[in-house]
Amino acid sequence: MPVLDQSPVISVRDLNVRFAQNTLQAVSNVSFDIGCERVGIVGESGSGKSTTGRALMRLLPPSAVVTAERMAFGGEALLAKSERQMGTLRGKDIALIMQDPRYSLNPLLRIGKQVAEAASLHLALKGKAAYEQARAMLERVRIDNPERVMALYPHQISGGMGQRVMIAMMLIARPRLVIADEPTSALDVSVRRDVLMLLDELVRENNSGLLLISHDIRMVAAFCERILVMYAGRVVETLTRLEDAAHPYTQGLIAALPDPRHPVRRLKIFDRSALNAELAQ
Ligand SMILES: Nc1ncnc2c1ncn2[C@@H]1O[C@H](COP(=O)(O)OP(=O)(O)OP(=O)(O)O)[C@@H](O)[C@H]1O
Repeated sequence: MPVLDQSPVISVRDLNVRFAQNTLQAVSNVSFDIGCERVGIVGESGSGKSTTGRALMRLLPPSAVVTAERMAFGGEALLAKSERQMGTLRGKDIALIMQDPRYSLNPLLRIGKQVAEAASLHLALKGKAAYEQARAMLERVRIDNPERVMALYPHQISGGMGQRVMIAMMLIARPRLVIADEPTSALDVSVRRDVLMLLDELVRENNSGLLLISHDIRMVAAFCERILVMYAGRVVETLTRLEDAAHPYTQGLIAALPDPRHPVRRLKIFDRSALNAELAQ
């Protein structure tokens, strides 16, 4: 029987990020491992979710001081890598899908050229082979008539299709880790679930790890095996099911989201002073 590789794709211990201009630390002692599984980070705006994701890709501005006892990708220390080495890892081994495809796609290049460029860059394919790989990948993300879409510019396609194109570009090299930072929050509600299901399907097919960053704890719970709940830069709770949420902040996040099954007129506001007092201890 083949021995499955159980080692984590990424292993993080005591990640700390401080921006020089801020008094409060953006990320404090965050630790987690991600294997071939889906892990979510949830929390309110400013809790440190995106900073954590960008720290993994070493994409933070120079004003950010990043330290970690360990931040290893496939066993290799990310903080010890040169910018050139990181440039090779980004896109090929670790992919980042961001919120709005309108800002991630190059407005001046046709869709086909952009996806084919990803194939050339990461798979060393040229000319017709790169174009054919791009066409196949667009078909894989269920874009009808990919040849027609390849001839279009980003402004000529919908947000949902734009995000499918981004997923095609980002997953063409079968990266081992995909970081998706609010990948559907700029999209129409009607297409959000389809886009997430597609991302989930491709990540499983490739045996990649997924770090899904979102403020929507219910959406994350529907797709992820584990959820890290962040508040003020710290992971306050790690969950496998929403039902197990014990921390008042997590319960507040759940209560603060409208639940289509039980519409309520007023959403709860949680007691921030009690939480801050608890964290200060
Ligand atoms: N480039 C930056 N320069 C200075 N401070 C920053 C920078 N990026 C983030 N921060 C600060 O770091 C903290 C965490 O921000 P971060 O963007 O990681 O939160 P978030 O949970 O992803 O929020 P959101 O859901 O709004 O994206 C915040 O206090 C924020 O102001």
